[in-house]
Amino acid sequence: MSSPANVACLQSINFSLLKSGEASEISRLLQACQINGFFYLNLEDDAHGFLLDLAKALALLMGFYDEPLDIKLRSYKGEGMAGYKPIGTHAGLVEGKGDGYENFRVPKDDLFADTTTFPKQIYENKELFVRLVTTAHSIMTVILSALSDSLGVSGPDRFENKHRLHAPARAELQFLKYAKQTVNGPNVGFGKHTDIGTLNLLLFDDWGLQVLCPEHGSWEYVQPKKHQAVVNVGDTLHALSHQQLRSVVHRVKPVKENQDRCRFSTGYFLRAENQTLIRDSNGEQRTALQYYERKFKVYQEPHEVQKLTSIITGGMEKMSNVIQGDQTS
Ligand SMILES: O=C(O)CCC(=O)C(=O)O
Ligand SMILES: [Fe+2]
Repeated sequence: MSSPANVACLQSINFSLLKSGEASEISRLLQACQINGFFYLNLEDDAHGFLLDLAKALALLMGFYDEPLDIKLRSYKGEGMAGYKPIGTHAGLVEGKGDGYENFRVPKDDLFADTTTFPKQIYENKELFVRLVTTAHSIMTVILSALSDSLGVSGPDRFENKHRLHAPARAELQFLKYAKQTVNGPNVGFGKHTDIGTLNLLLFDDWGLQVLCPEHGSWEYVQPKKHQAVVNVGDTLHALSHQQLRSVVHRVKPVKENQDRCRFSTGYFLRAENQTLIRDSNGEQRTALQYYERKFKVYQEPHEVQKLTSIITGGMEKMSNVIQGDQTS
C-alpha cells in the first residue's frame, strides 16, 4: 500500500557496527533511545539466520492459529498468563471495545525448563524456539552493553547484568495475530500503552503500529521495513536509566487498505530479572516481577478503570502533548 501521511521518522541502527563497538553507531543508538525511544535495528548483515528462524516460527504459529478455538483454548491459562490469548480480552484501541488480536507468549524460562505444556507446533520444534530466544537475547545484550557504556553505568548496575540469559525473568517471545483490520468490528487493534519491560524487538510486514511522537504529540505510523526490526525502550529501562531513556506510548490502529488480511507481529520482549528493583514514575519501588504482574492486571481492566491510573502508559503520556481520551485520530 502507499504510505500513510503521518510516518514516524526513526533512526536506523546497524547491528553489526554496534556489535563491533563502532563509536558513532553507539552514539546514534543513545540518541535514538533518548529522543524517540523507538528505532530500527538493521539485522541484514549479521543476523540473517535469526530472521529466517523467526519466519519459520511464525509459520508454525500460523498453523496453531488455524486450529479450532477449543484446541487453542487448551493453551489459554487465564489473563496475564503465558500461552494463548484469545481476541478481545483486553481493552482495545476504541473506547468500550476489546483488542483485535490473538497472541501466543512463549516464556524464555519455560523453553529452558523441561516442560511439555507447549502445543505441538512449539514442542516438536523446541530447538528452533530455544535458538530464537538465545539469539534475540544476545542481540539485546549488545544493545544494553552499549547503553551501559554510553551512560557510564558500571559493575552490577550495568543493564546487561540485570538480564542474564539463565536468571529467572519474564522475558518471552510473542506472536501476535491481528484479525482482518477494520475499525468497525467489535474488537479493534491494540490500545495505547507503554511496554513494561526493558527492550522489545519486533518484526512485522504490515502497517498498523503507531507511536505517539514525543516531539509533535501526534500519532505517527511506523513503516514496516525488510530485514529491520523495530526496537523500543520499555518502562523498566526508562526507570533503570533514571529516566534518561524514553519509553514511548504506542498503539496499533488498523489501516484501511489492509482490511482484507490479518496482520502478524512477532518479537522478543526482554524483561529484567525478577528480583531487579525498579522505581516507577510515581516514585514507588517494586521488583520487576511485581511491576510486571501489576501492569498485566491493568491491561485487562476496561478503559474507564485504566484512565484512573498512569501505569498503562508508564506515566509517559503527560510528557507529550496527547489529547486525553483520544483513541482513534
Ligand atoms: O503489533 C505491534 O506492532 C505492536 C505490539 C505491541 O505494542 C505490544 O505487543 O506491546
Ligand atoms: Fe507495545
